[in-house]
Amino acid sequence: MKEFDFIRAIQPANLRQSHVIKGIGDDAAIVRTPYHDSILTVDTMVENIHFSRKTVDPFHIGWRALAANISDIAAMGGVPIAYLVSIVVSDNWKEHELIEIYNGMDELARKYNMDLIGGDTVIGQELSISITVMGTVAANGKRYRSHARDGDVVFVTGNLGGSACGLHVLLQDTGNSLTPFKDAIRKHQMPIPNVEFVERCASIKRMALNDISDGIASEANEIAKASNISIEIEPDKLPTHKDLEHFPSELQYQWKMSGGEDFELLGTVSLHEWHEIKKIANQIHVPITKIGSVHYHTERNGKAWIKDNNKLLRLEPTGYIHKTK
Ligand SMILES: Nc1ncnc2c1ncn2[C@@H]1O[C@H](COP(=O)(O)OP(=O)(O)OP(=O)(O)O)[C@@H](O)[C@H]1O
Ligand SMILES: Cc1ncc(C[n+]2csc(CCOP(=O)(O)O)c2C)c(N)n1
Ligand SMILES: [Mg+2]
Ligand SMILES: [Mg+2]
Ligand SMILES: [Mg+2]
Repeated sequence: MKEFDFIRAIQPANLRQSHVIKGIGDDAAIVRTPYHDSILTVDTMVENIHFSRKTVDPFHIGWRALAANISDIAAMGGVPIAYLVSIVVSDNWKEHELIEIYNGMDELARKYNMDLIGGDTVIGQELSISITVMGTVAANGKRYRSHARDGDVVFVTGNLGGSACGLHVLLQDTGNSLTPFKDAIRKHQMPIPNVEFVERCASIKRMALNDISDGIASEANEIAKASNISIEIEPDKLPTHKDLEHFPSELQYQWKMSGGEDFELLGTVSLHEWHEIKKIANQIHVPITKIGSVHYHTERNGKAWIKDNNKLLRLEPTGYIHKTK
């Protein structure tokens, strides 16, 4: 594979967004977004950390990497417009496999009318794919981690633990049928970010949001810290992915709390607006569950807690943490 032939092979024939003034083919892309604020985010996925040949096909590598970034746009209250892809690839990847990575991205991008507007290609060691997504957000539609307030309902979209369960069965070499876990595997390989839900919530005045990449134990602590409030979670209320029923309850709990990569949204909203967002979620068939509440309590602020009968236990921000030695 030669760099320039590859770029030609992945270059879209036409642009989907009128905002994109200049796409692939010059030193950089140009995007015009009058009237709206832009959102910019980047996340990187690396072979054998975020995916392996055993857990995903090339198509899924592209899908997941773009989904993780679109999920961050949704978690800010925005809609995605365009993306740039920086890829480091070793010379044992075949060109058709690399094209499949781009096909995976394009299939998801098509759902949101997003354009691929540029990137970079380097031949190196392990496959690493870094995607920058640009989106827009309405002035009163921003959903910060710091927007949680005393008395809010804590909610989560969809269900939890599916991605970690899918990853677990894909990594096992038992030779057993994977059919009972096909939904969890799909959740791992092709997560769907919650853009539509966020768009439909445009009329909601205030909402704190965080997307679930590391696991709710981690994301709940991030909201608590940013808003200087206490988040109390009732573990029995956590919505469970159905394929988890095949596993012991301790493992289910661990996957729901700190499995991560479900790319659902964890949020908080006033009780009054909770009734509104429940209606919105129902209209678009997005499951939504109240899992706890927000409190202002000087000793507990900045942290998340587990409500166990009437005791409060610290919910440590467990989850996947990248570390050097
Ligand atoms: N290497 C870096 N340089 C500059 N800013 C960074 C870097 N890494 C993270 N950040 C910033 O830190 C903040 C938190 O990033 P983080 O990656 O934890 O969030 P996230 O993308 O929601 O989570 P995840 O990476 O698990 O999907 C973001 O504002 C991000 O842009
Ligand atoms: C092969 C393989 N092994 C392990 C995992 C699990 N994993 C890797 S990174 C991460 C958290 C999010 O990362 P980040 O914080 O970088 O967004 C998780 C849960 C995987 N997906 N594939
Ligand atoms: Mg990140
Ligand atoms: Mg995030
Ligand atoms: Mg992210």
